[in-house]
Amino acid sequence: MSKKSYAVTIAGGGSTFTPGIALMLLEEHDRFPVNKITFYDNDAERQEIVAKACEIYFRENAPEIEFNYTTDPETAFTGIDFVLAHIRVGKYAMREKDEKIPLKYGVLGQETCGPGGIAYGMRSIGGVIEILDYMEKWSPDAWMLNYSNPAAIVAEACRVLRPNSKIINICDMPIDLMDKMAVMCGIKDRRELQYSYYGLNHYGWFTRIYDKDGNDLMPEIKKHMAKNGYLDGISHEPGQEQHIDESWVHTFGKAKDVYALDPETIPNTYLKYYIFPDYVVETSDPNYTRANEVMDGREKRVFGACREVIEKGTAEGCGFEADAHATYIVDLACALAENTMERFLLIVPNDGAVSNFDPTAMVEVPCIVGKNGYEKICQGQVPQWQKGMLEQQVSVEKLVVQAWVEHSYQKLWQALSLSATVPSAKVAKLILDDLIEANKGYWPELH
Ligand SMILES: NC(=O)c1ccc[n+]([C@@H]2O[C@H](COP(=O)([O-])OP(=O)(O)OC[C@H]3O[C@@H](n4cnc5c(N)ncnc54)[C@H](O)[C@@H]3O)[C@@H](O)[C@H]2O)c1
Ligand SMILES: O=P(O)(O)OC[C@H]1O[C@H](O[C@H]2[C@H](O)[C@@H](O)[C@@H](O)O[C@@H]2CO)[C@H](O)[C@@H](O)[C@@H]1O
Ligand SMILES: [Mn+2]
Repeated sequence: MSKKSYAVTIAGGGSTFTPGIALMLLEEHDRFPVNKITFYDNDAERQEIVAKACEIYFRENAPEIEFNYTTDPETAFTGIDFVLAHIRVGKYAMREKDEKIPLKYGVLGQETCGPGGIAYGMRSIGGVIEILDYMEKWSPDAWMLNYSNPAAIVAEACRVLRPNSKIINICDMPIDLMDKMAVMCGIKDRRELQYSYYGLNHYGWFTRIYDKDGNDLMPEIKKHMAKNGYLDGISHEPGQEQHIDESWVHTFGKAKDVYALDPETIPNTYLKYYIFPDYVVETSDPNYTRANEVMDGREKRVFGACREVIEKGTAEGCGFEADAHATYIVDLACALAENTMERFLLIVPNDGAVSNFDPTAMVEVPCIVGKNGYEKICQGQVPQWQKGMLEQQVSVEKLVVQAWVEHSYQKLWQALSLSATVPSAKVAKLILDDLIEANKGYWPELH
């Protein structure tokens, strides 16, 4: 790295992920020097709890970094190099509704998949575009690294509405899965894996995995997947434990059944929602969904720790930890800033990267990233089964964006009826009418 240092704004300053990412930025300081960190959120009260605690932590551990937090866009987005965006429009209260409304009609309730993901998409598009516009107005040379969800719909909205903007949409699910595949193969650092992958966000398949010397790791990974899904990849090393919540453990185990449908590829965990929707509904509690688990778990933990730091006036012994797993964000920022030409799995316009698939689809494929942005690595043709699934799901995502742009009830109904998670247009309409009611003030008014 050169001696240059960077000003970073974290959009969604009140997120449960903010302390982990802020501490990760400090830990990675040698690689990615930061001179200024600003938190931005549109909920002053929520952000203040996280920000005041981080302010104390920074004062004690990195006084050389200028730290601010604000709800004023001009202050947040002036003179910066990077925006790291993880907003949740509607927060957990709306996530809970996204998950519970479909379940009333026997349809799965999930943050980013099916009707819940569609509802969340209709809320997120405006929020993410607003932040992108702020960044372009006050820091036109900056890059926005977006991992706000639902990333598939947000990315399609950016392609349609802001095709020339400096935004990169990225997801950490494949990163976590590569961590797990590295554990299965006894490899310490996931970054040594060379991978091929195609799909949409939360909807894709690994096709090749090699180690750094080019040895094929697929036979070893396939053995584990066939027996236990991703469970064999869960690290038991202290500090490396991910997703100890039961629901995630089930998801990692269920990947065994998803894998069985195509033993030539290694699936993304999220495919279970489209391939086994009946199983997901049967194993869901309509009165206590993942949103409740997160509010009772991660949110209480993070906000409890922040309140304790504020009360004590010190962050010593507070248990704040850098999100080691989020280092991929620094890897990506370094690639853009320092032209490292590293490989990342990004959500980008297809344009032939998957040759027998819609060129206008936003696909998740490996890319080489440097100072001038990304260059896609072609993945060739996909088999018939995946092609059929991709065509159905990409149409859902495109229809949601069209519905948002045109304020179209018809298109949103079509989107819901086309989702593999929804059994009929009748059920789609019942869910849609409930979602419209629940999302008043968040969605454009549909007609
Ligand atoms: N893509 C990935 O790999 C990945 C991984 C983890 C989380 N996420 C996403 O990160 C986001 C945050 O997750 P969380 O569980 O910490 O949520 P959270 O509710 O704790 O935090 C989200 C914050 O965003 C703020 N916000 C909402 N709308 C805003 C707007 N228009 N402008 C500015 N701030 C706004 C909220 O006030 C809240 O403080 C979600 O979108 C989640 O899906 C993505
Ligand atoms: O149900 P949640 O809020 O716990 O998680 C939903 C998110 O799940 C994925 O991100 C995981 C990531 O894969 C894991 O390794 C670790 O960092 O936690 C993240 C959050 O739990 C997914 O990629 C996100 O898009 C989801 O929002
Ligand atoms: Mn994701």
